[in-house]
Amino acid sequence: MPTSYEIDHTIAFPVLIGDIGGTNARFAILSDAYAEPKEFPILATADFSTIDEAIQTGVLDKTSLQPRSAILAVAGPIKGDEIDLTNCDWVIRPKVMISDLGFENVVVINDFEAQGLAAASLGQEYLKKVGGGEIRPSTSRVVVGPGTGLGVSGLVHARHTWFPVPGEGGHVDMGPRSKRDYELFPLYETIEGRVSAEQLLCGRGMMNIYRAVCKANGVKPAAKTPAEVTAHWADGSDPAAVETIELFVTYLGRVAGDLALVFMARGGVYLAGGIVQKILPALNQPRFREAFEDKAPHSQILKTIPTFVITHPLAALSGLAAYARTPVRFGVATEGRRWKA
Ligand SMILES: Nc1ncnc2c1ncn2[C@@H]1O[C@H](COP(=O)(O)OP(=O)(O)OP(=O)(O)O)[C@@H](O)[C@H]1O
Repeated sequence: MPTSYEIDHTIAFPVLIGDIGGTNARFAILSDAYAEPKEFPILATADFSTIDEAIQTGVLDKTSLQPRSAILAVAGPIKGDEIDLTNCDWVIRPKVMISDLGFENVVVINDFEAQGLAAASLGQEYLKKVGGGEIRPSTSRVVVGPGTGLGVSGLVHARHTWFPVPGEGGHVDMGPRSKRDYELFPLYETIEGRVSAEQLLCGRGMMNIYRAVCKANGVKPAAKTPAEVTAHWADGSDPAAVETIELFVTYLGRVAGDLALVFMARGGVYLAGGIVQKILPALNQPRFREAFEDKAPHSQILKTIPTFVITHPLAALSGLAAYARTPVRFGVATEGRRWKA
């Protein structure tokens, strides 16, 4: 049957899997379909001028295993033979990796697709449930991850297969809802006049909220970084930081609820990335679920949809490992994203 959507069911072992973020690159090798991934120390992308050098020094020089395949998840659009990363200087050149590093196959997918693969395959021990609702098996799921930016992907189940649906859902519009929002929204920094979700829901967005709260309260901002905001929220020392995190989880609930409606994600909404793990107690306050369920006329549906924080420290790698082991379970389109020797 002719198809424009190539799905690959053969990945030769050993497989190098890699999650290439703006700041960190995480690698592991799967020697075969049954082995646990052999993880390597996390590398700072700034420490290596190229990804090839990072793989050679940080992985290949440290093992006798010679990977035949590489599956990499990257933050950025995958087009052509030179893939630029959004938040770092590395350029991925799969053809060069094949000739210089000895791979037979290189597959490059989107980082939130990898988070989607994780949401389809992680065990309950890596999922912390927030609020009510139950997973309805074999129905759509959504992953939302505030990090350096706001990543989103859907996960559709059809024909006994999980299809990750990468997109740019982090850039949807946000609007005011509460009286306080109407005070704060004019103070939020915009992108070309727009308060997109990513303007508020990422590390930079947390600072945007914090500065607006301080301005509205007429106080000088004390915290300089998202880590300081969460630290001052945790010890209760700065009321503006406390309100910032309350607003952050409220906005996250709103966006997560909207995305659940878009995908009718009865399989759950999965919160990914480092920030949500740092603010778990705030997510467990009623605010997050209240905002998530506040979706008239469909609040009753939202109440039945569970939300989870992904607690696996290397979730994207875990998703890539699940895909490498049993590609047939996942409808990862490889057309234009797979290079062969
Ligand atoms: N303790 C903290 N509390 C809140 N935000 C934090 C904290 N530490 C770091 N951040 C923010 O988290 C964001 C990075 O998120 P995350 O750790 O999920 O990385 P990422 O977006 O996956 O990027 P990469 O994969 O490049 O490391 C940055 O904006 C950073 O300022």
